[in-house]
Amino acid sequence: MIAFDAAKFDYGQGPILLDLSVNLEPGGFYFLTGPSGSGKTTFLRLCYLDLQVQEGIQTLFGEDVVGLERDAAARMRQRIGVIPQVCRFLDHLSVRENVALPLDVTGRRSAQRMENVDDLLTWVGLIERSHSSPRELSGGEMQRAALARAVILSPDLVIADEPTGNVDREMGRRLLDLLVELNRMGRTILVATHDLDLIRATKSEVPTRVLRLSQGRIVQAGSEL
Ligand SMILES: Nc1ncnc2c1ncn2[C@@H]1O[C@H](COP(=O)(O)OP(=O)(O)OP(=O)(O)O)[C@@H](O)[C@H]1O
Repeated sequence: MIAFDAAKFDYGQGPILLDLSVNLEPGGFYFLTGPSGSGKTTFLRLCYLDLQVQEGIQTLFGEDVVGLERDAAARMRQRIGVIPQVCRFLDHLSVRENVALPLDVTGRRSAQRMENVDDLLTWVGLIERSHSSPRELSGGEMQRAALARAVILSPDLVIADEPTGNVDREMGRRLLDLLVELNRMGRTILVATHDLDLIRATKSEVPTRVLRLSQGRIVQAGSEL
């Protein structure tokens, strides 16, 4: 699904990821951990082609993505749903319209797909908030709206950056339950988190792998913490 081999990345002020070799299998549920500043967000941005490695090999969905042109990267990104650390919405649009935005951007909006939007809003428990402004949502509700938006194009891969960082434990579990459900439907999931309790709780539901970032490398910790 995603593989790196001896990949390097820096923002121009010294290496952040300096010898990245890891292989994420299709259908897997992966947690990414590591100290603050170890490069978790950077790694995720590489995975969803928001950044590119400067050296080494990266493949995504079996294709070489090093030096990929912007348009080709944008097409590939349609197969990836991203829940960023800070969820941004267009405040002048309703929650429903925000979730539908990827359909508009890719020219796929139709009456039937808008039914999918409503199904997704029901799935994440926000159907009652469909016509609210995103400004009226709580942190946990925003995360769930972001999840609905991330999966509206039926992505093969879902990436979440600290999705439970700003929500209470119960809301964090709820969000993880939704990600577990997606994984059971065959989606590959990659979640960056500091929350070891959350990892333990998820492991009791579904087989997971924990990847630990340390000193610019991924230490593949397998199923152990
Ligand atoms: N856009 C950027 N330009 C320059 N340096 C950056 C940029 N983004 C991140 N960095 C630096 O890269 C390093 C890794 O940052 P990153 O956000 O990937 O770490 P992280 O593990 O996700 O951290 P946290 O757990 O605190 O969110 C840090 O030293 C950070 O200061």
